[in-house]
Amino acid sequence: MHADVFDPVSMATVTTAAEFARSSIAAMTPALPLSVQLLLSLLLTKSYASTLTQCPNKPPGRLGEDRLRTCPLPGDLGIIPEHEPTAVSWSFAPRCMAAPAKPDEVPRVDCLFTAADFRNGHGISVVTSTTAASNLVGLGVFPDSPDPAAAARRRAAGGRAYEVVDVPGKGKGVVARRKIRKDEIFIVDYPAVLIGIDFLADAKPHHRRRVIKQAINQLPERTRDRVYGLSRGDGTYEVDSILGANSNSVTLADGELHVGVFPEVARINHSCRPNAYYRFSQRRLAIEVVAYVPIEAGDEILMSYVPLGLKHDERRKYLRDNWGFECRCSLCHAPESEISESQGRRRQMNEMKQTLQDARRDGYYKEAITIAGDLLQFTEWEGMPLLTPEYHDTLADLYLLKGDMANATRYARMALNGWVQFGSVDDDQLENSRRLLQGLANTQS
Ligand SMILES: C[S@@+](CC[C@H](N)C(=O)[O-])C[C@H]1O[C@@H](n2cnc3c(N)ncnc32)[C@H](O)[C@@H]1O
Repeated sequence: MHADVFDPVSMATVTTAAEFARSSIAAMTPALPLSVQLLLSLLLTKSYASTLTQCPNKPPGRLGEDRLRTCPLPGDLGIIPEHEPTAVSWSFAPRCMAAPAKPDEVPRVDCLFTAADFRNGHGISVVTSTTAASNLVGLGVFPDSPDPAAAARRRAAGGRAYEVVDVPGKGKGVVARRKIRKDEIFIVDYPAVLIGIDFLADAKPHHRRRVIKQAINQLPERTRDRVYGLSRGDGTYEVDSILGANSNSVTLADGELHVGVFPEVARINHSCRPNAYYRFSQRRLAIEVVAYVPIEAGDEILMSYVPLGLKHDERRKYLRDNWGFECRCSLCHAPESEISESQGRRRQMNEMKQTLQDARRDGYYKEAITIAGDLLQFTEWEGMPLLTPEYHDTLADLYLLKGDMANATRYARMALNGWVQFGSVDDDQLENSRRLLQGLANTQS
């Protein structure tokens, strides 16, 4: 379902998974299934062995683009010794296959890894390249690192915040059991399956389905049942219809796009006027759902599956085309006058964005600043706080061009705070804001 798209943040990501399910079905190229024995014999060849040192245990943080396409199997079949704190013991022998490669390239090798004890028995199956798996192991995402304060925080907040219930016209949904404070993180969920986009794009459909089914079947019983119990989207094939309706795409620390099924988050329905958003922690491999308005007991928790800023008709078409459902959210069913008011505002926003770009290009910075300020106001009216860091960035850029360093710094700082709040800690916007602030500090020192 969702993707960490959200431009940088998260909601637009919502889209990719449904799209991926469709596009991956259409765009599969032949995969070369490979037995573990054959894979291991490949790994032991001299030319491959010479690359070993560059693969696993990447340092924390952003990983370079220069990484190799293949790595030895991480974990107990690989080179990470058992005593390493990051070591992981897979519950089943990894099932591996090589993707098609150009003649002079080492093929990427994708494997299915299952760790049944992940997060205190939640379990996880990952289908990804040995490189990505090695990075995950190296980052230490598998061992449990329970947050000792979490239970106390939950108790102080009034106990479990939500429950899954039947929602008329939408199947199941998530409803608040108590008041949830603005900015409260009230759901933390982990992927049951996590699948590399490259595997989805390269594997033959029947092979892809078989591997994903095995990935689900290897999960601990409770998690497996929850995955099979999720709602189904279009599609003849069970795993396609589960993934198509319930996955979030997330970018791992090495920049690789993956699709994950987070069984709890997958129960959250869409609204064009959401009251919650999510962010993905690459280090903890967790989705955190955050309230961005106060939510009352009994309110449904809703996130947006569509890219932000689309107009009424576009949103409905988007959900129909990519998700296969007619949206029943409050904004889509609001009185005609409210819809056209909102539509008018969004149309005006698009026109203002164009005018802003033109003004910036032609050097009318003062005018561009006024328009960016108005756009900020619109994001508030339309309940789209996720867009605010973007306009803070724009304002920082415009003030910089105008030579007003104090205001440039002020807005760059606000943008950075926004990216930290709404985005995942490693996304590009965050880095850009950080660099801009650093650059501004350097010019002023
Ligand atoms: C990720 S699931 C959400 C949970 C789902 N309702 C369930 O029963 O598990 C996505 C599916 O929920 C339904 N859904 C979500 N938001 C909706 C909305 N605004 N209007 C109608 N159906 C919606 C659609 O069937 C969609 O394919």
